[in-house]
Amino acid sequence: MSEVHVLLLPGDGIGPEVVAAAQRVLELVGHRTGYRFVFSEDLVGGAAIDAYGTPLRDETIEMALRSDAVFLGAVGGPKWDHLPKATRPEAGLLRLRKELGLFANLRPVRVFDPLADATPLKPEIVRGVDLIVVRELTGGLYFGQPSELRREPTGRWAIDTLPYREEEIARIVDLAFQLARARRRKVTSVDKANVLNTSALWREVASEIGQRYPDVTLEHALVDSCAMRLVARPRDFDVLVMENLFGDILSDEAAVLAGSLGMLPSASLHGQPPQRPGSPAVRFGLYEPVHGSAPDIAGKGIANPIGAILSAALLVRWTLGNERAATAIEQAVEETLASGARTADLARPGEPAMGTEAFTDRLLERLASILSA
Ligand SMILES: NC(=O)c1ccc[n+]([C@@H]2O[C@H](COP(=O)([O-])OP(=O)(O)OC[C@H]3O[C@@H](n4cnc5c(N)ncnc54)[C@H](O)[C@@H]3O)[C@@H](O)[C@H]2O)c1
Ligand SMILES: CC(C)[C@H](C(=O)O)[C@@H](O)C(=O)O
Ligand SMILES: [Mg+2]
Repeated sequence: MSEVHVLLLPGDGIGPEVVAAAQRVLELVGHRTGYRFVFSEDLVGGAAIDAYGTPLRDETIEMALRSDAVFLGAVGGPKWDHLPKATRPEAGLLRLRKELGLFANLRPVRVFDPLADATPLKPEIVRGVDLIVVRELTGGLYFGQPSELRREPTGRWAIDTLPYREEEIARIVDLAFQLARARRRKVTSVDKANVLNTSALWREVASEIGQRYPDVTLEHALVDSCAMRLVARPRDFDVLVMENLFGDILSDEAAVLAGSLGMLPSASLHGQPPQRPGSPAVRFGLYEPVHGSAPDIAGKGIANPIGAILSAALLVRWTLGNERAATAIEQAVEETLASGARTADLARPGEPAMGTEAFTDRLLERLASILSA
């Protein structure tokens, strides 16, 4: 039986609650499809600061490199908000993504039919939405130097820098085109080319890459009006590709379409195959829900586990290359929602809501029957 090594990094707040749900899903998939998931676990973010004085230990990076995939919950919370930027929980996550070279962050946004009326938008606007935000993850404003906050007698002063080299743009845009080929063959490249030099370069490079994909339509969109179109006419979009910060913001906006921030999964990938000999994995990846540690609901057992569970589906799709099992997980989510099960973030006022564990139990029953069909 092939072993799949997964490093779990539950992190802070609701992170451990939703990672536990995703782990149960992976275990069931393993039993039914012949993989043996071997889980290791470590602290990251605020939990690692409390235990070790750092949000990410070198040992954790080494553990990640020995694994086929990393599954992360969320990091951060008010307890650590006073810390300087470089030592905060979030800095640990950024370093992990950077050191693992995970430049491609895929954030699929799918509106499950039973939730078409769970959003503040009109059901006819969101029904059928199936898009993917491709976010550049290891460059741009998040990592550009100089980046500094100075408190001087003459006044406070801060700077962040937004750099992109053409290769960094080319590889992420190329990946967006490859994805589009397997989908509805449309790429929207999002930028602010009317103001930013990096965006002018982004647009130039995206057009050049686009010439290699004559079968895919390329559209350039300015980020401000694109943000508006995303909630006004979301079905216009198939694959959207953009720089790091734009992708962070637009993906949370797109969560409104799906009914809750708790719905969205993500996969962070790079170009290399995994290194572990004998592994069934086809590609290393870091998987995490898009949402954060949700301090307002942490510890209550009410977090929506779907973003994490759909991230487990992405692990099965991208790291194991098992499309059938990945689709089975997604179908189990759809059928569980169709049965009327709702966590508190999705329930209408006055409607009963299920806790994280009860919802996951219901979903595992569906998944077991789908996998044995
Ligand atoms: N990948 C990550 O680790 C990650 C991502 C985003 C934010 N954060 C961190 O999380 C902390 C809180 O940030 P925030 O409040 O801006 O964003 P958040 O995503 O944690 O929460 C925003 C809102 O969405 C709700 N929500 C999020 N996930 C949910 C779920 N699974 N089920 C139900 N409701 C859910 C929360 O209750 C909250 O009302 C900050 O420290 C931030 O830096 C971490
Ligand atoms: C926690 C934070 C550093 C992170 C980001 O900005 O990338 C988060 O918002 C995300 O979307 O994964
Ligand atoms: Mg974010």
